[in-house]
Formats: sequence, structure tokens, C-alpha cells
Amino acid sequence: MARRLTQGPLVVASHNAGKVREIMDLVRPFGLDVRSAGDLGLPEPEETGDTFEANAQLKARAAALGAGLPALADDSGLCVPALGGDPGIYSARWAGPERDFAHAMAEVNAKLGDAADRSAFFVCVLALAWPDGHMETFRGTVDGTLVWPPRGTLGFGYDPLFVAQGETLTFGEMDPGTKHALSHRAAAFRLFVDACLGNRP
Ligand SMILES: O=P(O)(O)OP(=O)(O)OP(=O)(O)OC[C@H]1O[C@@H](n2cnc3c(O)ncnc32)[C@H](O)[C@@H]1O
Ligand SMILES: [Mg+2]
Repeated sequence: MARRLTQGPLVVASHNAGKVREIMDLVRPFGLDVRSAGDLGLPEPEETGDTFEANAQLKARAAALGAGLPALADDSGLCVPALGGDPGIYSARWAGPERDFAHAMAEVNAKLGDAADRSAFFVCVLALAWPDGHMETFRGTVDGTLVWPPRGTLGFGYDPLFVAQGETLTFGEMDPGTKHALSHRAAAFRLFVDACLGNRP
């Protein structure tokens, strides 16, 4: 049995504005009092793990200890089988310190070259840590293909490159509500809700 999150403040342990916006959208119907790590002035820990789980857990743990509150962290990325799973856990790092995703998307496309396999999937691991060290972890994925050139200005990160299976618009062209019906983040979030909130509207 997962530990339930009862009412009270929850920290969203991310410094990525796009992610924080999506997580706030997903959390809003549950009426939780949510604060972001940035609002609380929490530092951004170094992501030294070699899995999405390890990185999500270290971010959640650092924020829970820093704030003295339960904290939800998200570690996510784009995995491309033809590139051996890259950029994967290095998705943010491929964009460099400037977080230049035009550059990162061009890098993915250049490395793919004329590969026949343009399949890709997004992964999102959510980790919920309490200040006493308890942790719950959830993983969601979404399969799709990569287009070139990038399309759309909605979303963030690699969204303009990615068309989910069965769709025609990229995540960058979709309104947020449509992305939430399909995304890796929403899939992980549903597991989190079922396990830890249990009052899905
Ligand atoms: O660690 P935090 O502070 O949460 O922010 P971050 O941007 O560094 O986040 P990650 O370490 O998890 O890196 C994941 C990167 O993968 C990309 N990514 C994750 N989810 C995405 C999504 O829904 N759409 C597009 N790109 C996404 C995005 O570029 C992120 O920067
Ligand atoms: Mg990060």
C-alpha cells in the first residue's frame, strides 16, 4: 500500500517552468496547496543518478528535506531507440547551460540522419518524498515518432519534434489539455493519483 498524501502543502521539486506549469495543471483539480521549489528558494541538486528513477528520487529527497514538506519531483526525457536511447536522462543536458532546445532538437535530428527508424518515446518518472525519508515512485511513457523540422510553439523542450502514436499534431502544436490526455507526465501522474491521492475527480 502506498502512503497517502493528506491535505497540506506539496512542493513541486522542479526548476523547469514548462514542467511546473504542467504539474500545476494536473494537480489543480485535487485542491492541494502547491508550491514550486523556485518559489521556496530551494537549490537545484546535481543530477548524479544513472536512471530516471534515481534522479527523480534525489530531486524529491533534496526538496523534502529542504522544505520540511512532501515533495514531488519529475525526471523525464526523450528516448530514441535508433540513438541507443539517447538523449534519455541527458535530455536537459543536450540543450546546454543555455537550455537551447532548438540546438538539442537539431542534434537529435542530425544524429538520426536518414535512419529508417524514427520512433521515440518520452519517459516521466515522478518521485514523491516525505521529510522522514519515505518515497513513492511512478513511471509513465508515451510512444511516438520524430518529425523534422520542429513544429509548434506550445509546450516546451522537445515537444515540437514529437508526434504521439495515432496523432498528427506534434506536442508543440497541441493545446495543453490535449497533451495531458496523452503524455508520459499525465500517465505517471495517474499512477501517483491512484496510489497517493485516491480521490480522482
Ligand atoms: O530537473 P528539473 O528541475 O525538474 O528540470 P529539468 O528541465 O532539468 O528536467 P530533467 O532533468 O528531468 O530533464 C528533462 C528534459 O527532458 C525534456 N522533457 C521532459 N518532458 C518533456 C515534455 O513533456 N515535452 C518536451 N520535452 C520534455 C525537457 O527538455 C527537460 O528539460
Ligand atoms: Mg534537471
